[in-house]
Amino acid sequence: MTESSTTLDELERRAAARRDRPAYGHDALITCDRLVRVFSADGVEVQALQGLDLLVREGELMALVGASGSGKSTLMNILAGLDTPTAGAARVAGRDLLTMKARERLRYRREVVGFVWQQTARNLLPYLTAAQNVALPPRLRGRAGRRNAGRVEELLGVLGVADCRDRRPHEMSGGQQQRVAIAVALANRPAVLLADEPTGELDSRTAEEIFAAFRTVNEEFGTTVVIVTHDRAVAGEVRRTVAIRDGRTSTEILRHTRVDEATGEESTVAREYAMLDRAGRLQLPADHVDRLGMRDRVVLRLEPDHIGVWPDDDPAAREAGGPGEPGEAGDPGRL
Ligand SMILES: Nc1ncnc2c1ncn2[C@@H]1O[C@H](COP(=O)(O)OP(=O)(O)OP(=O)(O)O)[C@@H](O)[C@H]1O
Repeated sequence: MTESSTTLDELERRAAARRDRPAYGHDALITCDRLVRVFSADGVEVQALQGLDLLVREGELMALVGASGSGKSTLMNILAGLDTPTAGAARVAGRDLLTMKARERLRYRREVVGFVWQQTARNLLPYLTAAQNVALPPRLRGRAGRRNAGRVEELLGVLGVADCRDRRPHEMSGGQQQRVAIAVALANRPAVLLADEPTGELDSRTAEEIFAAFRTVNEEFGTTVVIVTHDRAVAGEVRRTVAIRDGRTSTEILRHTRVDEATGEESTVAREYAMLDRAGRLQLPADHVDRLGMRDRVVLRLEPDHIGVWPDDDPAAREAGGPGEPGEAGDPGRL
């Protein structure tokens, strides 16, 4: 009797603690929770996103990387409000991307997010000048006038393309076009700026300049910036790089600046993390798995401050004080 009531009390306490815990991503600007996108083409189903989790906080400048076909563009199209997920949850600046109606979706695309695409030609209207391109989004929103004109000049100035104000896209270089495209994307003061391979058509020096422009925008206006890139140099410049693999976030690299106390010299320190989803699933980096020849199943052992992972039946690991007997600390149910 006493034992069962204790158990009930304990269960009630745990349930209450779970209820009081803040919801996943409650303080994030972008929350993707087990996001799924399935495409059907010619009777074949492609799972482009397979339960992707991602949190982005306000004011971040971060990069998304991943092999071709890993799902980066699918994710960006969803965040841009151009596509809807099949399942899961996605919220940006308080908007629910699954339940938005057509009219809300249009407002979302005009006011909450700005985007810059890889193809320079897709970002700008060819028959308008740079200034007219930047002035267009506020006009479509019903905001014209002197304040708007001031914003156009400010944006072109901050992005270093004030001298292009009266030129049409074909009269500008690829780098200038992308900088004007960033100005267009920011014209309505969006909370989030999304860029899908924005430096893909540019040489590496120009790519660096474009990346510097994103950094300026992030610092000057506090805009949250998410950049999909293949460019290692760009990915190495941001504090946070999230890798997508097979439609899920797999690893994350965080960088911080360390100052040497003796010399005062600054250096960047990078640390790689694997993502642990809310069900406790962990995706091991492919190169780690390959190097140790791991497949099908692995042996786990819980230590006071870490969890050891060994290839199945690795005798060397056992000799070195590796995994214990199944059901001991190696029981996954206890992890
Ligand atoms: N409209 C679509 N219809 C059918 N399949 C699609 C569609 N869009 C994407 N896919 C498939 O979904 C998967 C993810 O594609 P996605 O374009 O998101 O990858 P990616 O990481 O952006 O690749 P890349 O770096 O080459 O642009 C791929 O297998 C792709 O073929």
